[in-house]
Amino acid sequence: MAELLTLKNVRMEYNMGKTNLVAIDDVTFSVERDEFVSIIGPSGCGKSTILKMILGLIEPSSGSIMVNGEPISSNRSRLSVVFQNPALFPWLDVLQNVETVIEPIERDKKVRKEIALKFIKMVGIDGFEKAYPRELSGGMKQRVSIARALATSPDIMLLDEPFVGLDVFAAQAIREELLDLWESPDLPPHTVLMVTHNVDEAVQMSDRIIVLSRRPSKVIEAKRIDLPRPRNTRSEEFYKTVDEVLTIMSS
Ligand SMILES: Nc1ncnc2c1ncn2[C@@H]1O[C@H](COP(=O)(O)OP(=O)(O)OP(=O)(O)O)[C@@H](O)[C@H]1O
Repeated sequence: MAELLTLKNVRMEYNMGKTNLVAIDDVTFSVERDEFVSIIGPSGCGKSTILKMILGLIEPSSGSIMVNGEPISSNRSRLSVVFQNPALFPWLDVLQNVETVIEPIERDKKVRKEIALKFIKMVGIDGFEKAYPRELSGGMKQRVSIARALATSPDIMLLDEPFVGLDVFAAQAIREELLDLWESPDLPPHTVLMVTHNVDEAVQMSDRIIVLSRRPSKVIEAKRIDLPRPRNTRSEEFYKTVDEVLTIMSS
């Protein structure tokens, strides 16, 4: 498989006035095309900082971030992101929330609507096109933000703790639906990078898990998860793999 996203010797120091806080010491890893990769590590180790650097919200102090072998600064339009708190426009209904993100890439209004409706259906909220965010449950809002992220057919979908704040049933349902989409060869997302605190979630979803150390963080291990899919989260092998990841995290 070809490397799609590569972080090489990335370091991030936040300027705190007279001192600098080294959030990330030296992080190197890559995500291959069609892979599902998770980043896991203790609170404050710099997981969100890594996503912010990939998104271009902050610049690394040193090191490089490449997409398709080119600096990511020339290539960010092919990324989309789902945050923990669905950042929907409260004054737009569900359909308009999804259409808005397609506007820069599709000029034809009718086609835009078709694409938006397709992804709204795909994430299971058809029938709510005219609803406003305030009329939706937390899980439904997160589905809208996933539809929005998918509608641009990104090369890489970034997920920043997307299931935190949802009840366990909604979280599990959306996890499984997202995995179904990811496993469908003709539909986005094809390549996913997810930040999570949840080891079970990382083992259920990922091809590889990048385990980070405490701040200032380094990669302790990039662990491949070879369990067959769909993964039985109650099997002995699953529990064993979760234990292995926990052991790496505490090393
Ligand atoms: N804008 C900022 N200025 C200064 N320090 C920051 C800034 N953003 C983050 N930090 C610090 O950098 C470190 C890494 O933060 P980050 O949010 O990336 O960690 P995280 O692993 O995502 O944390 P959590 O798991 O708790 O969400 C923390 O010590 C945090 O306080």
